[in-house]
Amino acid sequence: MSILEGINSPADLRGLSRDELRTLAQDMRTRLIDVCSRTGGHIGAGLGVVELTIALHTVFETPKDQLVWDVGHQAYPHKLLTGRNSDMESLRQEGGLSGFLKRTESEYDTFGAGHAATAISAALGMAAGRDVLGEQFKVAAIIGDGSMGSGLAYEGLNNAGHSDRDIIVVLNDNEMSIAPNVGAMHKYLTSIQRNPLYNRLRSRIGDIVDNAPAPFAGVSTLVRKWEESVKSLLTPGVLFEELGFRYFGPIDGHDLDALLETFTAVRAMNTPRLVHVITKKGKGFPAGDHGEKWHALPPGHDPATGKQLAVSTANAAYTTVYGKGLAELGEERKDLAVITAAMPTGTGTAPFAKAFPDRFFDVGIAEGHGVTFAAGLATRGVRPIVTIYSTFLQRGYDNIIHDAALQKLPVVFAMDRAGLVGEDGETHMGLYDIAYMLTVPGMTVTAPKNGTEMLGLLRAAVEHTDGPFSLRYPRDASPDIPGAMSQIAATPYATWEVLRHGRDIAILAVGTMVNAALDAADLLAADGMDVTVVNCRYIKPYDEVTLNAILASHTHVLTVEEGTVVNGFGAFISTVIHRQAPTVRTAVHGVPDRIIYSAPRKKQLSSLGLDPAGIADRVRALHESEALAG
Ligand SMILES: Cc1ncc(C[n+]2csc(CCOP(=O)(O)OP(=O)(O)O)c2C)c(N)n1
Ligand SMILES: CC(=O)[C@@H](O)[C@H](O)COP(=O)(O)O
Ligand SMILES: [Mg+2]
Repeated sequence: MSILEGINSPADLRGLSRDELRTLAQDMRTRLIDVCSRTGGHIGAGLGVVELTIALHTVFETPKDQLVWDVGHQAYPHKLLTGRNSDMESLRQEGGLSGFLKRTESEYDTFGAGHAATAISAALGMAAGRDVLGEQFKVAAIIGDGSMGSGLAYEGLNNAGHSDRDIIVVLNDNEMSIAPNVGAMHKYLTSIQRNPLYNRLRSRIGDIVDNAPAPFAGVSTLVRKWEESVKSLLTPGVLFEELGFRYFGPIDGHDLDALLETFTAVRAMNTPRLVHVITKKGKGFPAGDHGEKWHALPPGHDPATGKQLAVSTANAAYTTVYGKGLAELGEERKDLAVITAAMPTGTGTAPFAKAFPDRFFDVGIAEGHGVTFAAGLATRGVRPIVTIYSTFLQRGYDNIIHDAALQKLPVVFAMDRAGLVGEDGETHMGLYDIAYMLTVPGMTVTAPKNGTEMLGLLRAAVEHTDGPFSLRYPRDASPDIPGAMSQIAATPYATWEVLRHGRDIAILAVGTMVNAALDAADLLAADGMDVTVVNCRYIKPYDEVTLNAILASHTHVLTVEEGTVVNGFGAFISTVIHRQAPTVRTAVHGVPDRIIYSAPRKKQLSSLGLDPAGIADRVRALHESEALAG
């Protein structure tokens, strides 16, 4: 039996020798590499924090002490040590372990996560809660260097440092976000790593002060003052110190002895403190420790190469089509700029970045800032295209309204991963953007039926000068193979497209649901129902002429969208229909108002009835309800 197999909870760690802990680290890496080769997932971040996780769970009295992991993508080692080793094959599978953190999954998951930079705020809330109730335990937030570039992290640090509470922040610095990290904070942290002089000096001073014999104890205040001034001269960690944290580090995050000793000392203190740990993302991955490539891997990959074993026959992903079209558009128009928030590869914007580095801005994990920055660019006549996943753009919502829309600035929002995202689960669902964009005054809201139309809408977006314009597309392959951007015309503004002319019943479909609705119409034709299908690519403003024609010639309308039904396209357009044609019966089909968990995207679509069979069923139900009522 391996040491890992003998660990049922962190309590089992606390009786192990240092050598046994080191062997455990090897066991954990072997297990993670093996299991993730089948399940896929965020392997790189976890491999980098194996020793850190062992040290934290050994020193801290978990689960009473609260460890708050940021994002949660690095928490696979934490899952291995907290009673979930035998369930790891179910990682990211339907009904299985989450790829992130969930309070319902384990008492050791103290705070749900998935989005970056929440840990410090949550940990401070827990520390304050503890103090309000007069309880005794320790709270430690573990946050990466990429997430530390986020504004939310500073709000938490600012509040925590001022509070003087017993709280620990562990900064896991691997010099990587998903891509290599960016920004001034990154430079600052790197400079700390490269300045060991201060750290040696400071620990010497600390030793002298702490061990001063009784008659000299009075000098300690003086020495501490001197320590402060030396520190401010020498320590790059002074930023954290000035924010009210005692800074410890940098510490080699793969040196178990150093970690255990530091955390033991730090745990015993009771004011805000920050431990800066240096780790290597992807450490021990057989194909080499390439941080970015191994950030996340698909299920069924070969650990020797990191490559997916099954060869995909699908068309190019929307992301790839978008990225290629964007770079081509950048060639045509020198006034375009692209903004992304730490995800140049994920958003497909890397080709644009390579071709036009001066017009590409990776702002780090700072979506709100990215939106306002883009609005600033727009005031100067630059046409900004903010390319961010639907779920992460939620972070920039106030900025969309306050900084772009109210000033009628022509900022383009390209929202990737709109709709159901599959295995990342509930934290990453892009289900809310239609609803949130519809409420923004002056916002053009669109969704294409395929890759070619996405590029047509992108062209329309950059040609639109009257306010912001949004475009959503899914985590999926494009149904078609688009040609060059130069051959693709702008999709005419505020127009719909009637793709199939039927009688009585019309399906008003949005984005990914257009092709599904056409297939549903084929199924219904077999039942003798002749259904109209409309591609409602402009959600707002909608095509009044086409809508009026549909209302004049149909008795039933079903709306279909891959987004929440609450305040989405269906809710919006059925209000118009009720006003204009009260006798037309309408039904709204989309994602119900509940949390949607991890499963393959295809399965999510079918289980929600957002596939041809499900849409056909909804049409039949709408028709039958009329028959019953009649
Ligand atoms: C608000 C938000 N934006 C973007 C992401 C996507 N994302 C997940 S992990 C990650 C990088 C995080 O870097 P870091 O905190 O340094 O952790 P590491 O992966 O290096 O361990 C990003 C950008 C996210 N989860 N949340
Ligand atoms: C942890 C995180 O938030 C990202 O890594 C996210 O999982 C990426 O999603 P995609 O795999 O859809 O790019
Ligand atoms: Mg990092």
